[in-house]
Amino acid sequence: MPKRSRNPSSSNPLSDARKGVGIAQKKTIDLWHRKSGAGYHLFLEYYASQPRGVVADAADFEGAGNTCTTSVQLMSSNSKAVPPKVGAGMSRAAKKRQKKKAKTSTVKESCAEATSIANEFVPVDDEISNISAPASNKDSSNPLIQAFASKLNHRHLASYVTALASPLPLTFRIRKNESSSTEELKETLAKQYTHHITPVSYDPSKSIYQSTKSSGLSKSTLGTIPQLKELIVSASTNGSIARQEIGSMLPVLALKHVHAITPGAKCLDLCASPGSKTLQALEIVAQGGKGRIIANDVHAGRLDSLKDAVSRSGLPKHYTSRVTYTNYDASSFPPPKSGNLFDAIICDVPCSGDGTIRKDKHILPMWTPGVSNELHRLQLQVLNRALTLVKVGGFVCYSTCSLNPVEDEAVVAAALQQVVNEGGNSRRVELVDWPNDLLSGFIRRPGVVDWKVGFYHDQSSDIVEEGAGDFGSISFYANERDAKEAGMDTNVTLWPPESSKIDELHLDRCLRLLPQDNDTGGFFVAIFKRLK
Ligand SMILES: C[S@@+](CC[C@H](N)C(=O)[O-])C[C@H]1O[C@@H](n2cnc3c(N)ncnc32)[C@H](O)[C@@H]1O
Repeated sequence: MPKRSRNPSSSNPLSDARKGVGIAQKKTIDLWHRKSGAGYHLFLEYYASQPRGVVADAADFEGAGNTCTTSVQLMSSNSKAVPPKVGAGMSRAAKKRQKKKAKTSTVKESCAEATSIANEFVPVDDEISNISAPASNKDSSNPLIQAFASKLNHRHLASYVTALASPLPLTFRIRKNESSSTEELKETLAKQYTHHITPVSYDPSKSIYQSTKSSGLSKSTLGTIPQLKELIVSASTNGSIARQEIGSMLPVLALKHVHAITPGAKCLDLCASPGSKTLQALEIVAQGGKGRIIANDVHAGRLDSLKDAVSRSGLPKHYTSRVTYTNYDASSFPPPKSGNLFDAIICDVPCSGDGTIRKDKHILPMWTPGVSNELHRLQLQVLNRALTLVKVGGFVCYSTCSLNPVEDEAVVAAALQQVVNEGGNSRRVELVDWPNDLLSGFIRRPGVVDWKVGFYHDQSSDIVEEGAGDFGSISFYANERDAKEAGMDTNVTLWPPESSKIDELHLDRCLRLLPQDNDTGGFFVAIFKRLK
């Protein structure tokens, strides 16, 4: 197995490492990552190191504290990274020595103490225990559960991991449009399938449906009830329902609630394919035969799928004709020729997708924090562009299907600060609270003001040689200077805002949708209003 050189200036060591090597070696690295299960371990290590509020709340930390002993390691005194467990390029003997040293410097704490200091310390994951998978999750063959079972000091992630390891319930929304008769469908569902699928309790319009916990019905098991499957497929084809995840519905619901998406409005969907939000917004703006949606995507092929989705939606022609398709890089989307800016902009940026892992099995095996660190730049550019294209008094909804703060609050905070720092006072924007009377009873978490920024030390070639259970490690750096000094390719906006800025940013107005709260995927939403 030939060794490949590591590029220390890489922000995504895994992908950058692939750039510098031949095809055969790329394949080997990919294969190693997929087969080794490294992604699962790195994902757990990364999220377990995050402060409360990111994916686990105070009760989760306390719950873990009551039942276990954990080990934590203090970050080095100059706030640099926790040293990687095994150094790349070291001899085996040196690696063993380093491991031993790391163990002796590990501070053992009772979980109660560890709970109170968990936000200040970074767990070290080389203490393997015999802890078992969460009792409520029966699928012990799930690789995430298997990885979690080996992590004594990650117990505060138990409810998060349990939710992620179970299939995503089936969800859809009943469409409102002039031509489809949905009352009959609602009646059939209520009469024949109420044990399988019901309207969610927090939606007063009773148009959002989710399969019941007791049925365990998901996309992959729908075929076990052939008549229900047929009903759902035909309702999707004739435009009566839209298969969409609950998290994905939030941006348009919010923009509608603040009266930015209304019949006749002019909307821009900057990153639109495959089109769930375009279609959801279209159902509102096209009412009355007016209104327009510009549906944009940088990938021509994906734009074609979006066109297909719109034409297959079952929506009437006088709705679908209200969509205009464009093919720009959203970060340089041109201003409208008319000079009239947009009433509402949906900014559902490309993301690492780690909120979608309940349905997408391809994300976790390849997971590294570098993917989020790298996407952050583009996400910020796209959001900044959206904030210049919305009219004064209009709204932008920024969203991702990732719970990584680097892709969420870090982008939001940077955009807010850049607008303030622009000089000339040309624009003013603020974050808007999620409206209290929208989906009341739906559990939502506030945005966080603190998080850790991690970088992956890829050691796959060493690991392939050793052939056993070590997956490289994540180093956390307290600030950009330290990360730069350590050779990371980085960017100052990845880090949490200075404490003096926290009050003015109102990051708590963002919405984090944790999978364990409403049995959904993970999702993040921030609503901006342009004031000037
Ligand atoms: C999260 S998906 C959007 C999902 C979509 N909003 C929906 O609800 O169905 C992100 C989309 O952004 C597109 N994209 C990636 N980079 C882009 C860029 N620079 N400009 C515009 N679109 C981009 C991708 O092709 C992808 O279709």
